[in-house]
Amino acid sequence: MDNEKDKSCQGNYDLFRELDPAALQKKFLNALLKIQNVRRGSIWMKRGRTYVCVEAAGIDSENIVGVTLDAGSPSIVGWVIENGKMTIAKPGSDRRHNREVESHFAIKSSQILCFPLLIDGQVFGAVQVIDTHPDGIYLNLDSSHLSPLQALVEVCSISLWNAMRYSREKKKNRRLSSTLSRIEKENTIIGQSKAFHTSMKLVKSYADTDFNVLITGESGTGKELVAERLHRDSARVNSPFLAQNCSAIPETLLESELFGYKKGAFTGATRDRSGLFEAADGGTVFLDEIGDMPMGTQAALLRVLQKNEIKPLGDSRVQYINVRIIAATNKDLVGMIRENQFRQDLYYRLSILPVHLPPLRDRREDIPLLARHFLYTESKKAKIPEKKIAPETIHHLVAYTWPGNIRELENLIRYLMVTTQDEIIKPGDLPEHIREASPDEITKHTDPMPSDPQTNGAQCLRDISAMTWPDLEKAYVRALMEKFNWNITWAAKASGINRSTFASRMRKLDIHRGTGPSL
Ligand SMILES: Nc1ncnc2c1ncn2[C@@H]1O[C@H](COP(=O)(O)OP(=O)(O)OP(=O)(O)O)[C@@H](O)[C@H]1O
Repeated sequence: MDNEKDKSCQGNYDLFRELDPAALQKKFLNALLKIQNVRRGSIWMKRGRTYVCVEAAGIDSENIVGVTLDAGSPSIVGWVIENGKMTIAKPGSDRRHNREVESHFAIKSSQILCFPLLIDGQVFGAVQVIDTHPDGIYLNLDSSHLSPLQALVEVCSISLWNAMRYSREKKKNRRLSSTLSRIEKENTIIGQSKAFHTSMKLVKSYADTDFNVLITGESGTGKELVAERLHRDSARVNSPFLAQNCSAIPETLLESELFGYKKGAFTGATRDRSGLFEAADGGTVFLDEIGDMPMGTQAALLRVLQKNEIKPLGDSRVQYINVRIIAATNKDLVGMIRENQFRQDLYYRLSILPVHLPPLRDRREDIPLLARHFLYTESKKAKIPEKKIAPETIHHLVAYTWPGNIRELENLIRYLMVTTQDEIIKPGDLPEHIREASPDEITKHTDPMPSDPQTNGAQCLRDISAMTWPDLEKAYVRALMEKFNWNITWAAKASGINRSTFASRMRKLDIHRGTGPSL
């Protein structure tokens, strides 16, 4: 007897451990059928105004899985679901029974025992066990037998509901993880400063067109990243994006890379080879460091732009190609044109849509965002726990001038991830040249106070005799806040009063970011 009990407990543990809803439904139904010594049974779920059979056992079960009953049509499961009560029914005489479904069965049902599936008092389905013996002699409807059965149905209902929820969440989690890794792979572009936003707005509008784009900006400002984004957001997205750096590469080699060559075109050309333009046909060619392109190659590139055709080295025939060109440079092409180092006609064709990416020192608000972004992505790549960055460390990063721009910041984060022992990156972990940068550095490196009287309170300081004391204070506080990118600590430090007094004056003067000067 004890042995029997152990077996039954073990069976129940197996049931409750199951997390796959389909497998759990099957085990649950089989357990009930075994206890009641019958072979036919089914589980139904409520879906809106219908009931769907999700699991069935016994002869004819293949005819019932997937059957959907309308809430308006008669059915025992429907009645149990709507009333939330267990019921016993004799199909022959019970008006609730669905004769249409039964008519497809070779062996008829004689007695049905059906329980609701409940979670927190709400019905989400029903389970029925069915006697097919003509005299209905198998189902044990004795109350001493029914009440433990009822208890089992109740706990199995909870298990089933949890398994369904777990499976839903698991699917959702998988979808989110794949979106996240796609975003990570796509090289997310980070930035919310006004300067960056203005450039990105232009980029977004350029993506819808097919004109050539010229991206200018200092080294490491994200020109290649933006070029990739332009391609990805354009109609050419399903064709290649191929990049060529035009600097520090001999003229013949660059031309053969771009346009390809025929066998025998030069010593070492042992076979035909197609170039970048041909390989990128239908897509986008990104020409980085276009300012370093030799004059001869510039002439060949002009032909591509004028006629949409390329001539591989050593070939007498031309090939028609269809590419969009995005070029980038950190050089002053206009100055180079003046000095006859860059072709003016090429410049005009390349720069139909120009965009300038601001240096990092002109978008200091983005530095904390970028630093945290790189900490996150780099630690994910390296599969190591993500370190945090102390607010004081961020202050030094924001104050530093970043001649190498975002690339320099990215490399610094990699360095800090390796060299910092602690979980939190503190100012002492920074290399000396960055640690030396303090909020005062900003004053040295940022423009003097802007002179537009409509947009900056600093102008008001020029004519202080015409101002009231509160106006003057307001203009002063606003000017400081703008100068220090709305960092209260630094603004307070520069004003020579403590932070909380400064913050309280700001509140009193009703100064907020985004609101215009009140003068
Ligand atoms: N806004 C941004 N958000 C996140 N990462 C960025 C951003 N801008 C640049 N980066 C990262 O900074 C690094 C340098 O960017 P990128 O190579 O695009 O700069 P670049 O201007 O083309 O540099 P160069 O002129 O030296 O070729 C890359 O690793 C890039 O992923």
